[in-house]
Amino acid sequence: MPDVVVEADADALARAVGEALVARLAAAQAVHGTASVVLTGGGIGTAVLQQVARLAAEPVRETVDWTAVDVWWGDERFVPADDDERNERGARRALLDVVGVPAGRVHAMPPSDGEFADPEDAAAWYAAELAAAAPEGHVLPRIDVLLLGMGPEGHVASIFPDSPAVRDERPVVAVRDCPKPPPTRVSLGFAAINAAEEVWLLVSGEGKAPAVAEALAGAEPAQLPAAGVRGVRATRWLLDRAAARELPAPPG
Ligand SMILES: O=C1O[C@H](COP(=O)(O)O)[C@@H](O)[C@H](O)[C@H]1O
Repeated sequence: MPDVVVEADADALARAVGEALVARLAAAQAVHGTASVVLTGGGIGTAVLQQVARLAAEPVRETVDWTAVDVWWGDERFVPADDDERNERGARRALLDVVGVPAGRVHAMPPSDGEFADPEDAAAWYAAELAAAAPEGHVLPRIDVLLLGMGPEGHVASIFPDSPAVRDERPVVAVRDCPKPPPTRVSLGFAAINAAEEVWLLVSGEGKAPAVAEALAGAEPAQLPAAGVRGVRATRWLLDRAAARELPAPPG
């Protein structure tokens, strides 16, 4: 069963998730020496990273050694490297450049003006990068927390309803003709998302309330991809009150 946490509004949600993420990464480092996180783009995903950067600037109780955090992405827009549509750009500004994650630990998905002319080759390269970081005999590294935003129609990463990505079993997929611009993207597939230790879905705003309610009621993942994600140890739906408004009231 997924956990569902509801905060008052988007600001409170970003603060709470920022604090929880710092605690979770610090705990992973205490056990493994390193931590790994998969980032999401989008409004609430970026707001969370700003909160983490704020915490990093404070003399906090729990601290993360940012030189020992591997950063991956759940999806990326296949556009030029300097395009503000890239999720990587937002994450670098909000957190990565602020806390100084070493370049070798920032595993960005390729841009369209780099080594690869098409998103299929970019996706294959990213799958190989993940495999290179994986323990012997595995194709994916340990991911402590995988963050996902969700679109109002239930897309997660760049897995959109009724698109080829919903049935693609590869860990990383190319996405073309995406209904939300930009149309060409690279995304983790369900196989990689659902191999993470913990998956946290960050959802804010009443426009997403129907999809939240349907996903938690057990919608068909091909039609509502958010319904198809789950972490190995935990799946957490982290919502603001507006996004939670169509959930059934808790018993009692
Ligand atoms: O296109 C995307 O959208 C989702 C959700 O974005 P939001 O602004 O509605 O929160 C995001 O999670 C994903 O990474 C991104 O590429």
